[in-house]
Amino acid sequence: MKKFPVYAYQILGLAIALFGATIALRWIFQIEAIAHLIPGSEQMGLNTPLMFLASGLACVCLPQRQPPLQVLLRLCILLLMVLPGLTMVQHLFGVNLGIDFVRVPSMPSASIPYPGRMAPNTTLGFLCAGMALLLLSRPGRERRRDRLGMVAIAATMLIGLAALAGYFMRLDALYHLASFNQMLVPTAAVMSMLGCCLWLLRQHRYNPRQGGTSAYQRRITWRAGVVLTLVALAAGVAGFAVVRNVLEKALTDNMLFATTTNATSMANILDDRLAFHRTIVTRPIVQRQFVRLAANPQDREARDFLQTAASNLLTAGPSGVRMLDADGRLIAASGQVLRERAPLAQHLQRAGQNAYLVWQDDYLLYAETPVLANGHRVGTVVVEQPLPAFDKLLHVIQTSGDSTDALLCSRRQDAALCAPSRFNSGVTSIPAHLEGKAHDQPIHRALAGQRGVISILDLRKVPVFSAYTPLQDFGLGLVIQSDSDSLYAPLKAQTQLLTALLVALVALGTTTMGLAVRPLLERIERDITDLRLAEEKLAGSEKRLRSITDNLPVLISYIDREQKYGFCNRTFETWTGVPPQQVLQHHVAEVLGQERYVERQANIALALSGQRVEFDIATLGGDGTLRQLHTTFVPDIAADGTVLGIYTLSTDVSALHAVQRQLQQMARFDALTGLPNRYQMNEKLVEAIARCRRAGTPMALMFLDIDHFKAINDSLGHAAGDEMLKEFGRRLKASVRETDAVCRLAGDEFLIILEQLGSTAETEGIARKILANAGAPCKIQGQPLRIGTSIGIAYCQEQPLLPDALIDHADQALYQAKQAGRGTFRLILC
Ligand SMILES: Nc1nc2c(ncn2[C@@H]2O[C@H](COP(=O)(O)OP(=O)(O)OP(=O)(O)O)[C@@H](O)[C@H]2O)c(=O)[nH]1
Repeated sequence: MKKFPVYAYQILGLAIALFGATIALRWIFQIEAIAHLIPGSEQMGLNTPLMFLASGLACVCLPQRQPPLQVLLRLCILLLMVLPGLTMVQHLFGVNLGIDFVRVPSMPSASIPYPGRMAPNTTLGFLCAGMALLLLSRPGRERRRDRLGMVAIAATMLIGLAALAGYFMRLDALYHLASFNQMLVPTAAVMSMLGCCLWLLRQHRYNPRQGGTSAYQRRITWRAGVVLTLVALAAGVAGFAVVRNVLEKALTDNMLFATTTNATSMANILDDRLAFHRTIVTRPIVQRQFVRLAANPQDREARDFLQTAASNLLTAGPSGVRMLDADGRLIAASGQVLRERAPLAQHLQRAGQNAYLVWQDDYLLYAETPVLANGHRVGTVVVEQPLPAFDKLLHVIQTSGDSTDALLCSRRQDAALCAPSRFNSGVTSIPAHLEGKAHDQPIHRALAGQRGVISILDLRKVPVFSAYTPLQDFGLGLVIQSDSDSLYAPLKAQTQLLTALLVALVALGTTTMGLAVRPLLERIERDITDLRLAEEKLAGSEKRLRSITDNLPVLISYIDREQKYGFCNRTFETWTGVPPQQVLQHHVAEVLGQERYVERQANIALALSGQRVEFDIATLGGDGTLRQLHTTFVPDIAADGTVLGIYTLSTDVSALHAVQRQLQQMARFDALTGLPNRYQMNEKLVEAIARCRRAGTPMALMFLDIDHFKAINDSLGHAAGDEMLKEFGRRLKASVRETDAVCRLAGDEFLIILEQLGSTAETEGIARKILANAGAPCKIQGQPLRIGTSIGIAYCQEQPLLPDALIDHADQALYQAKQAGRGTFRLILC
């Protein structure tokens, strides 16, 4: 099976792309579960996850050469350059190009003044990543380009890490200077990962793995260190974000509860004091004095009574009392009434009383309560009294935390008018609209009758949590706020400590691991060296073996259990004409053809059953040569007895067979005349006798001897004798039928086996014909000669004799012919 190596940059790239895709899905389909899974992601727009998806995919695709992946890579790089580029233009020139994909409703907040827009440092990070990818995607390696790429990669990583670290070190406050969106914690973590991924990609692209134990140890330690540090940081940040979310919820709930409770208490105090004012004017004795004065303004007794009552009232709490008749003329006065001179008097909406909450260093309640008699207004009692309980409550609220403040405001025209507070010295007017837009301050919500908690920049431009509520129906709004940072401070301190501890542990762990890994690496290196040496040795012996087998005039191959070739030498190609690539791992039938496979099939099966097999086989080679092969199949038997395959060894024995055939020819034929010799004559005679016995037909054996042959030899030489013998043989063959056998027995003696004969007369006729043909004139070495011969015939009518007896009878007949003067024949009936 083909192996696909997996590299760290691919895993990181995929993780980044997956992160981007997940957040994009959350944004598109509003999946709450994902928002909970990745804290902080709910504030992310669509652009950032898209950029992560593009950069992750680009990292994975970059080293791949397939055209579709290269197109995808170019698209991703283009996206990484264009979208962050346009966002940067928006940041720098304060314009809106319509590329901030905002989900409605998505309100600006302290940390995200521009919903949907990537933070400036996020934008810069993606631009650097895009630049690095563009440089890495160029073919070849150029020094300047590589340096520029390294800077871009380092910048990407640093931007992510700086945002992470800055988050802990309260550097995130810097974002507020120019009202920029903050880089969110998950974005910072994944941006750091992207920097790492690009670094690994560069390593893969330009520095393929090499080096000894130290280099590996360094690489492992570094990688483990970086990965574990990132994990520790991410775990710290994620833990912080989770705890922050929980804490934020508890804090906001608590703040809202406290604000509502305090507002109720304040309203109760005001209600209680206003009721006290009403009890003054409802006393019958007081009412009677006002009626008497209405009837007679000069009624001294009534006037004195009311003056005494006004003076006495000061002992019950009020700081100033005024009593007026129906026309508003002063009847009695005691103490001081400051409303007119106070810096702030907030009107309280309460029926029947014209009341104000007056602020003069402390709070005072001013109320004008009408005195009624029989439904007619006969006068007015003005009472102004300090509100120590109210002041104390506000003081308690404002001192409940290092950064806690309480704003108590009323509406005046298009603004909220607030009494001085802990962080606002003097009376403050907060307009409801600023530069044509709604000024979303919590006090406006409270004055609009709403209740809740928001995270926002306060009037000092400090991020705060603000709880707001109306003060019943008094027309006042109460805002209690605390700085976000001071709320998070204990949590941040704990998390920082924990993260520092984690990083220290990681450093310790990676150092220990590096030391522990070294012996292992050394051992592996030793093993690899041994293995390489063994492999080299094996390769050397294989090479030697191959050159031996390739140069042997023998076909050598190996067939495995599946009858597929596992090895073949060069002779295999020479003899079969099939190149090695079409042999190795191919079935025997496929290589040799079905016909030749069938011829060998049984022997292959035998060999695969564990038997050594030897056989001769004729095979037509690829060069058209017919070869006689002597083949040996040797089974390859494993230690457990199973047959793993077959070693085949085929020798070309064509030449040997030719020699054998030649020897056979020489053994059975007479070398001089080419006629069958005595050895073959014996065979033929036995066969002829058998045939005639079966058929019951007569047969004859002629014994011929050239007359005075010795004289030819002696007079003309041995060569002339040889020539005469050859000519005599030819003449004998020409004198009988094709089926009759003519043999040379020895010297000048010849035998003719005649079958399917008729009577003795027919046989004698043949003998005469032979005598005539042999005796016809001929030229031997230019000498005109005649060949005389004598013939002895053994004739068998029915059952022929045995060969030796037959030859014996023919020899006797020859002897008689010689005795009769030669040049004739004699016949003996057997
Ligand atoms: N040139 C030649 N001579 C041969 C060969 N084999 C035998 N001879 C000679 O043939 C002669 C045979 O002679 P014989 O048959 O005994 O005598 P002949 O002279 O033929 O006398 P008759 O047979 O009685 O007529 C001998 O001299 C042999 O040496 C041979 O292969 N070539």
